[in-house]
Formats: sequence, structure tokens, C-alpha cells
Amino acid sequence: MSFNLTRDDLIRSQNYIAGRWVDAAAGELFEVGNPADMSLITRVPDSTAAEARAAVDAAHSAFAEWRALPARARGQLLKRWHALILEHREDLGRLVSLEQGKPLAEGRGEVLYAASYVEWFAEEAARIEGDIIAPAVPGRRMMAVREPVGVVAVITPWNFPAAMIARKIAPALAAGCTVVAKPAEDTPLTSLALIRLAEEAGVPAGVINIVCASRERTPAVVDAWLAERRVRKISFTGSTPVGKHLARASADTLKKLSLELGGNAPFIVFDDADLDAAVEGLMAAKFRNGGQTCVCPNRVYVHEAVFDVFADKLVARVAALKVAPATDPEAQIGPMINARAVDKILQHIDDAVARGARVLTGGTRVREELGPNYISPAVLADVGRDARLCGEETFGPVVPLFRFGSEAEVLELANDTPFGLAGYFYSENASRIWRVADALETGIVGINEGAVASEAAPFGGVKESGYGREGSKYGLDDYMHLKYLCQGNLR
Ligand SMILES: NC(=O)c1ccc[n+]([C@@H]2O[C@H](COP(=O)([O-])OP(=O)(O)OC[C@H]3O[C@@H](n4cnc5c(N)ncnc54)[C@H](O)[C@@H]3O)[C@@H](O)[C@H]2O)c1
Ligand SMILES: O=C[C@H](O)CS(=O)(=O)O
Repeated sequence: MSFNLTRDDLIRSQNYIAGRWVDAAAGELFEVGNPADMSLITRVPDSTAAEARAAVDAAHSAFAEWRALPARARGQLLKRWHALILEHREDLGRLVSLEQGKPLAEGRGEVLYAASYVEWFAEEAARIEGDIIAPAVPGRRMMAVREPVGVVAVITPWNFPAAMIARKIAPALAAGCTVVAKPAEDTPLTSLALIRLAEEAGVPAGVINIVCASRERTPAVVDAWLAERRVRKISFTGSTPVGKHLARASADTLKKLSLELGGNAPFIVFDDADLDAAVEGLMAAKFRNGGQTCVCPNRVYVHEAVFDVFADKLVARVAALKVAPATDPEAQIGPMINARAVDKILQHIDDAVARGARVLTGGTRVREELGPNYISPAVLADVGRDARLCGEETFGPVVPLFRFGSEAEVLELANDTPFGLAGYFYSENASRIWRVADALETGIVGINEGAVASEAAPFGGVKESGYGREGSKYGLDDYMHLKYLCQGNLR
């Protein structure tokens, strides 16, 4: 199956600034490749601070009119955008899989996930309300109103090229903010296509602006936004080191921050768990996007009484996973995004084995006739607690199994990380469920469930996984601030 789109104009190769598709002033480009076979897809502008500032000029100029538009009118435009995304979901799904590598079924699924955020905030726009406050003294009226923060800089990762940018732009626009966006250098095309559809939906010029930049040029583009007082907020999804950099660098202008950062999710299987459900939950949580998600289990703790049975069940399922490019309709594990990712995953495996771990299945390069980015899904047993993968996100199809004895022991292990995004556990004991759910130091907890993503839920982390929440009825708060109005001298 080819990746021919029915609308090939959805493959954009320019920035979108002030309602115009434009090249970078210096005309420089960088390549966007297909991780499945390293072929060239297209080239896009390699922007500089000049393009970054032009985008801010456009967003700032558009802000007053956009925020003055009634929120329900903004919601109507988001609904039109949502309808266009659904109308083009096949093309968009193919574009996701083409540039990111995930199996096409996942690419299609991601587009629907992205669309669900646009729909959710189209509806939330109508519920932007404030409070009337009871005054303590006569002749006074008091209220709290919610206002958009202003121009928002959106910076997104490569692993969900549709959902992550939709999860930011939708609430920003619903709130009345305008946006300057920079997608990940590995996967800019889906973002450009989504913004083409927003343009078609009638989102006014300057409300959304997107500039592309290579890995080398990205710091200059983002630093220009960090220095801009007119940029009032940064909404970032990506690694914790970059998130920390943005937090430090935005301090001079005290920008509002949303930081959706790295994870190191524990996955705990208690001796009272439904083991078949736990295996299926782990398969769903771990191997989505080939293990390249921020909420993938990174450490799997199995009670010693059920370890061998669970490991056997798991290995049977993992060994059967099909590694293939997205063009293969039976693909379950696609290529990793790039060589750096493959190297890190293999280093984690080698380090664990060097410290005594046993490889029960997988963990090697495969399908090399297709390209260098394919790894067979791996299950490791008896991994040492000093292994690198205990402290670092593997971000790949590797399941390290650890034995544990008591609830207290495993909770100490699970929380022994600077990260706190997601955690999962399987138990059929009601009292234990609430003890463990309370004790896990994460922003998200899957209880007898491995697939927790939902636009209706507040998504975000604690500790060094960042702060802020995306999605849910709380999702607008990150793009608004409260203003207190006090009117006196009333008779
Ligand atoms: N919490 C979440 O919702 C979530 C979602 C997806 C990915 N992630 C995390 O993102 C990481 C993987 O994504 P990634 O490799 O794209 O992360 P990354 O931090 O390398 O890149 C994310 C974005 O930041 C940009 N960037 C990189 N260096 C920068 C710099 N010095 N200054 C400004 N911007 C810079 C990149 O170009 C990209 O657009 C993982 O840690 C994963 O856990 C978190
Ligand atoms: O990789 C990070 C994503 O936010 C995971 S999810 O799709 O939101 O679950």
C-alpha cells in the first residue's frame, strides 16, 4: 500500500505566518524523512529568529480581535476545524504514519484522538465562566472573570505529531489566545496539514502561525520566543531536560508555562491480580507507538509468587508481535523514529544484560533489509535495580521485569524516580487498590487498565514530569488567568 494522499496539497512545505504560506527568508530548507526506509518525503523551511519574530508579530496583531470574538463563535470555528479533520482523517493518518512510522491503524487512531481534543474544546469554549462574589460591604459589586493570557508559544514532540499540537492549539484558541507553533523537526508535516485545515475552517489570519526548524536551528527560534515579552505563555511537550531549560529561560519575562515532560512509569502486578488482564494491559500500555510514548511502562514489577507465570504469558504475546513498516497492514511495531532512538534502546538492553538481566525474547535489530530503525520487542527478566533503564526513559519496545515481595517494597521502588507522569497496577483487592492509588507519586494512575488516554481527563505529571494539565474541564485554565473586578460607589 502506498501513502498516496487523496489531497496531496495537505503535504505542505512552507511556514504559515499571518495567513500566508511562506518560505524562510533565507530560503534554507531541511529534510523530512520516512523512518521506515530513510527515504526523503519533502523539505520544509529551516527557520531563524527572523521567522520566529514575524510569527509573533502576526499573533500579537491578531490577538485583540480574536479575544473579542464571542467564545461561542470561537467554538464554532473549532467545530468546523474538527469536521475537516474527520473528513480528511485517512490522509492525515497516512501522513502521521509516513513521517513518524507508527502502524497505519495507530496513525488513524491518533488523528481521531487529536480530533477529540478539538471537539472537546470547541464545546468547552461555551463554558468559559467566572464568579459573582458576595461583597462584604454595601454599594459594591465584585466578580472574577477569566481572560486569555495572550500569545502562546507551542512546542511539540515527534511521537504524536497530530495529537500533541491539537491538544495545545484547541484550548488556546477556545480561550481566546493566539499561537506561534514549532513542531518537532522529525515530524512537521502533520502539524502543517492540520493548520492548513484550520485555515480552511476559517480561522483568521495570524491566529495560528507555524514555523519549522531543524534540530540545529530550533534553539534560535525558541530563544527568540523566550525573549519576547509579547509571548505570554509557553506550552511545551517534550523531554524533561528541554522543559527545565524553558522554565529557566522564561523566568526573565515570567511566562506562564505548561510542561508535559518525560516519564518513567512503573507497572505493578500484585499476586492478587487478574494475570491475563495484566498481560493485556501491559501490551496496550507498553507497545503503543512501539513503546515511544511518555506514559509507557518503563519498569514492570511482578510479585514473586506470580512472576514466572506472568513472564511466560507475556513472552508469548510479545514474541508474536509483527515488526513491519506502516505500509504493512499487519504491522504492530513500526520503526523507531531515528538512529539516536535505536542506539539508546540497544544501550539500555546491553547495560541491563551486563548487570545480569536475562533476555527472554527480542531486543535486536531486525528487518534491516528495510532500514536501520527496526528493533524486535524485548522482554528482560531479573533486571538489576541499578540498570540505566531504571532511571532513564527507554522510549522503545523493551519490557524490563523486576521481582518484588511486599506492597511496601514495590511502592518504594515505584516512586524511586524524579519522574511522576503515569503509573499502573493490577490488583483485585479493593483496599489495596485505594492504598496504592493514593501512594503512587504520579499525575496519572491506571488501575487494572493500561489504556488511559482521554480528552475528558486531565493529562499531566508531577515532580520532574512537569506541571499543567491538558484536556478535561481543567484544560482551559492553562491558557487563561483570573481578573478580579470590584465596582464601588453604587447607591
Ligand atoms: N508528557 C507528555 O505529554 C509527553 C508527550 C510526548 C512526549 N513526551 C516526552 O518527550 C520526549 C520525546 O520527545 P522529543 O524527543 O521530541 O523531546 P525533545 O525535548 O527532544 O523535543 C521536543 C520539542 O522541543 C524542541 N527542542 C529540542 N531542543 C530544544 C531546545 N534546546 N530549545 C527549545 N526547543 C527544543 C524539539 O525540536 C521538539 O519540537 C520524551 O521524554 C517523552 O516522554 C512527553
Ligand atoms: O506520549 C505522550 C502522549 O501524551 C501519550 S497519550 O497519547 O496522551 O496517552
